[in-house]
Order: sequence, then C-alpha cells, then structure tokens
Amino acid sequence: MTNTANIHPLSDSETHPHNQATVGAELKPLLIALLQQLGLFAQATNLQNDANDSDIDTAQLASLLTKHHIGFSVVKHHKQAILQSIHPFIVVPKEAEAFIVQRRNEALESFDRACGQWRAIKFEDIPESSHLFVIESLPSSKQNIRAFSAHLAKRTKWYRPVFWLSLLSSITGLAVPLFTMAVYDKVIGGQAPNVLPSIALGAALALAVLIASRLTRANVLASTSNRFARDLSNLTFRRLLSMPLMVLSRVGISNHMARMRNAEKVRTLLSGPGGAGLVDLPFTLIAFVTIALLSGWLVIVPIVMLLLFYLVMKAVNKYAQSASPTISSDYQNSINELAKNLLQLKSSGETDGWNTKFARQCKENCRQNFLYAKRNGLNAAIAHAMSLLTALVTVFTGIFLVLNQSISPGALIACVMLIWRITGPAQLAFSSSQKFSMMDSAIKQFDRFMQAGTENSELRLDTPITECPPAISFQHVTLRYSADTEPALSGVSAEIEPGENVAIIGPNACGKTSLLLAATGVVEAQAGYVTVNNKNLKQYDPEAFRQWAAFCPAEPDLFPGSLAENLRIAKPDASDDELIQALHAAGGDSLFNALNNDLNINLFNRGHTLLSAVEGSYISLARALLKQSTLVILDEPIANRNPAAKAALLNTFNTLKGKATVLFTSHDQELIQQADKVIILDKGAVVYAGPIPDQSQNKAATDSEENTQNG
Ligand SMILES: Nc1ncnc2c1ncn2[C@@H]1O[C@H](COP(=O)(O)OP(=O)(O)OP(=O)(O)O)[C@@H](O)[C@H]1O
Repeated sequence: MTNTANIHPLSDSETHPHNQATVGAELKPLLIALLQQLGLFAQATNLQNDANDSDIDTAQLASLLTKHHIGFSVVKHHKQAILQSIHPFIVVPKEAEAFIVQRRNEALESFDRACGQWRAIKFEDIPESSHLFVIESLPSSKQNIRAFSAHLAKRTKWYRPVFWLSLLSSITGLAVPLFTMAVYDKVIGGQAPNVLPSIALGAALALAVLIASRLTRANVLASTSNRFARDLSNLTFRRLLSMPLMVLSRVGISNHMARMRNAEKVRTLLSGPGGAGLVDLPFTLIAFVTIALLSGWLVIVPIVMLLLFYLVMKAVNKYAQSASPTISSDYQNSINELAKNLLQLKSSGETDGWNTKFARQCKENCRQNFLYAKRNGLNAAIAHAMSLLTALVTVFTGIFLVLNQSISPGALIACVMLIWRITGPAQLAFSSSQKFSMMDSAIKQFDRFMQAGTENSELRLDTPITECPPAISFQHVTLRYSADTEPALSGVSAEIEPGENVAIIGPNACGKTSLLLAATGVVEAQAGYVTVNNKNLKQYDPEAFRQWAAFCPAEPDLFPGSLAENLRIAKPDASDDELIQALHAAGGDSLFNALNNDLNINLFNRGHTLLSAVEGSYISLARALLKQSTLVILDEPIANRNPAAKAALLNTFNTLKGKATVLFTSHDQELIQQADKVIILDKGAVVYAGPIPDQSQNKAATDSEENTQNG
C-alpha cells in the first residue's frame, strides 16, 4: 500500500514520555538499516547523506516512510500482525531502544546493526507495550511487490513438500509404461519369462510409492490451500475493520465482503482433483524427457500436437466463455429486492408484476445456463478428441520407427502410455481456464484491497486519559459525504467543557448525527478538526479511543445471539448485575420484564430479530451505558419511548452530570431542557452554541424543527 495519509507530527515525549532519549537516539540509523534490508538502497543512501544530522522521532519516521511511498501501519504489539508481516518491520518498545524484526516462517529474527546480521529471537522478546511499524508495501518501482504474491512467497515452506511429492509421484508414475515396455521387449520379445517376477516386483514397489505420495500430496495440498485461504481471510477481515468508515460506505461493505470471499477462492484452485492435476502440469516435462530417451525424435510429435492442442483449445475456450451467463446478477438482485420489499409488495397486493418479472428472469437464466453448459460440453469433447488424436498420431508415426527397427515395439507402447500422462494435465489446464481467470481477478482484487488506506496507516499512538471527563472542541469542522453533495457540516466550531451535558438540536438532516460521528472519529472532516483534551482526535489510537467512548447510534444494531451477548459487545467482562444495571439505566426495565428477565434469551429466530426498533434502542443505549465511560455520545436516545423509560433516562443523565462529558441529539424538549448547553445546527452550520437559550429562542429552534418535519 502506498501511504499518502496525513501524518500528524507527535513528539516522542507526547506519545511515550520516556522515548525521546532512547528511541529517538536510534531511529535514523535504524530506518537506514530498514531501507537497506528492504532493498531500497537509493533511499537509504539519500537518508544517510541527508545534511541534517539530527535524529528523528516516530512522527518523522512515519513521514519519511510516507515520503518514500512505503506503505505501513502502526499497530499495537499483536501476534497476528507479526505472523502475517511480509517485510521486516520496526518495533518501538515503550521504554527501550527500537529495533528491526523480520519473520521467517514461524520464527522471528532481529537485525543486529553492529554486525549486519539477523539473529533469532523469541516472540516474548518483543515487549508487550511496543508499537510496530509494519511495512505493508514498497514503492511501485519495486514491481515484485504485490500483496498476494508477497504473501504467497512467505509460505514457500508449505509448498516445498508438494513439489517433492509431485516429483516423486511423477517419477514413480513412469513405472507402468516402463514395466509394459520391459514385458514386451524382454519377456515376450526376448523369450525370458524368468525376469518377469523381478520386473513385476519393481513395478509394484513403484506403484506403492506412487499411491502413497499421491495420497500424502492430496492431504498437503488441501491443508496448504486451506491455510493460505484462512490467512487471506484473516488479513482482509482485519483490513476491512481498520478501514475508515467513509471509505467503507463509499464502496459498500457488501462489495468489500465479496472481495474477501473472492480472495478465499484461492482454496479452490489448489484443492480437489483439479488442483492436483494443475500441480502435475510442470512435471509433464519428465514424461517428455522419457519419451525422448525411449524414442528419439518421436518426441517432436507430441510437442507439435500439444501446440496444436493449445491453439484449438484457446479458440474453443473463447467460444465457450462468450456464452457465460450474464443474467445471474439481475436474477440475484431481484431476489434481494423481493426480500427487502416483501411487506410493501404484499400490502399493495401487486404480486403479479413480480411473478411475471421473476418468471421471465428464470427463463432467461435457464436459457443462458443451457447454452453455456452446451459450449462447455463441446469444449470437453474437443479436448478429449485432441488427446486421442495426439496418441494416434504418435502411434502412426512410431509404427514406421518400429518397422525401421529404430525403436522396439515396447518402447512405442510405453511412449503412447506416457502421452496420456501429458495430455491429461493439459486437458485439465484448458478446462480450468475459467478457474484461472477467476483466480486472476481475485488476486487483483486482493492487491487493490490491500492498497486501500486504513485508519492505522497514520501515526496514531496516543491513548486517551479515560478517568476524567474530556473537553471537546470542534474547530471549523467541514464534512462532506461525497464531492457532489452539500456539506453535512460546514465550518462548525464549538467548545464543550469537561463534564458538560450538551444537546445538539436542529431540524432533520441539519448535521446532528454527523457532528456526533465526527466526535467519535469514525468520520473524518475534510477541513477543520476535532480535539479531545486538547489533542487532535487523529492522534489517538482509533481502537483505544472508541473502546473508551460510549456511543449509541440512532438506529439500533443487534447481532445474532442472546441479550447478554448483545450487551457484552461493549464490555466483554461485564457481570450479569452490570448488564441488568445498564438496562435499567437505559430505561429498558419493561423490555427486560417482557423477556422474562432472562439475560440468556436469544434475540433472534432464524436470523431475524424478535425486537422492534424501539426495543432494540434500549439494548443499544444499555450497551453504551455499560461502559461507564467518561465520554458518552448518544444519537436520539429517547425517540418514541414510554414515560417510565424516559424518566429512567432523565435520571441517568442526572447521575452522569459532572462525571462524564455527554453529547446527545434529541427532539425531546424535556431532555434538551436538562442540558447544560445546546448547540443549534441548521444546514450543517452552528446557529447557536451556549447555555439553554431563553424560551423565545428555544421556541424558534423547535418551530424550525417542526416546520422541517412537517414540510
Ligand atoms: N452516509 C452518508 N452518506 C451520504 N450522505 C449522508 C450520510 N449521512 C448523512 N448524510 C447527509 O448529510 C446530511 C446531514 O445528515 P445527518 O444525519 O447528520 O443529519 P441529522 O440532523 O442527524 O438528521 P436526523 O435528524 O434526520 O437524524 C443529510 O443531508 C444527509 O442526507
């Protein structure tokens, strides 16, 4: 990945108070050594010759990597991140000197700059408190660096046994043709039946080795491809979660998921009988060499035939591919739409139109699939015919050599048998061309995916002080969701003191939710910035920041599982009492009663939630309150609630006063009235920010809201 992300310079003393002297003293030579180890010698020399003698801090290290178009992530010490690293990386411990580490299969090595050598280290030698500068991609001038191939290259250990087993099985696979030749030439032709037992014994032994090596290879291939697919899935999933929300929503999470599933398709390439056949393809060379040894120039015949085979199959494949079905995505979309709009459709009584549309698509789907199957059948038949033809032409040519007594009849029979060992994998390779193009697009997608920026690409090492309620400041925040729409926030500035309870109000679509999201850092302003405790939000480690901040979205998100599991998403180690207490504080007593006061009750039945949106919102709010955070951000926390639930929430707000900084959006007058401060937004801009305005001003805001809602 090429990192073009903004780097926000942090002094080391800011990130790790103890680091300035220790880490800072070593980072420049360390970076030079890293660049050399990455093969970027020109960059290393440039840095070495840099007139500026002073050393660099972690922020400068990040900007130098960015300057040299080196993709990297700063992550906390994490076993998975280390095990999946493909390049050497820098470890920055909290209270010791930084050093370079590289992974070699499952083992780790640290670079000793004094003697310029790698030395084995243990996983435990990397201090838990370290941050890692994981190098993800090198400048594009290093053409060999493609995320997929780089990961594949790191797994050579897995493929080595496949190579040796394939070689063994290819050599022992010669046993039957050679046995047949020996029987023809020595036993029948040479009238020497006494040699038969020893030839048969040799052939039987070779066959036993062949079977054993094939079986072992099938197992190794299956587990290798599974492990590789698992690796790719883990990588893409972690990547997906670390991407900025706006990037995810622009491309659509389902698209990303589809890419992830696509990357996993690599499994299908290597596993199964098809995979084994493809692996055998390079080893057909052994069969060619044997034919050449047995029959001399006769080997030219299968070579020419194979070229012809290739040309014919290429044309036939193209013809088959031109019929690949195009309707399936429309067909799938129709089914998805139907599932989404079923209620609307049934209530309008308009099912006939859909029936007709669906029947039409079904028919077209069948037609296209039939045509495709027909052409694929033709493809297979021609491939088979070409294999037969290759064998026949070899036999015919070989007969002349036998008649000339240039080769023995046994050698000719062995050659024909060996030809089947060549045409079999070739046939498979041609019939797998679709698989290859699918794999090619999966690999390209994976590479593109791994090049996308993540939140962690920036230098975000600070962890928030979670014990005290924070001060929050919005500084000229302007946020657009896309280039062609009006900004959701334009130049918003507001100050929030520690422990204040702040209501963000205004008409629908004025930017209230966007302001809350900007405060959690899940959406990033294109201009301006948000500070929390006087530090730019972008300086904080996003994971640590969001683990601290309690956020409740306007639309509840429930996950398949029990009530307790849904609540513990916010705090995995929460006790049952804490869960019940949080539900109570969120005003969810009546819901809990309706659920038989059972925390283990499953909220889903066959994948569908059993709760309404309002009921779900109690759980969502309880989840946020469970964190007992000093920063609470709630989007419309009491929309459509019953009076008892509202009273409970008002009570909770009262208890949070001074203990937590609370930001919430609401249209509810009673809740707004209890706030210390209001921020009134209109069309993304602040029209008022301060203590609750007098009744007339307040009424104006409410009127403007009502007008918008009615309008
Ligand atoms: N993910 C998004 N993609 C594109 N536009 C968005 C997105 N989210 C919000 N918007 C747009 O940004 C503007 C502000 O939306 P926002 O949800 O912040 O307003 P709001 O005041 O919270 O509205 P409401 O009171 O209806 O919840 C709206 O015009 C909305 O259409």
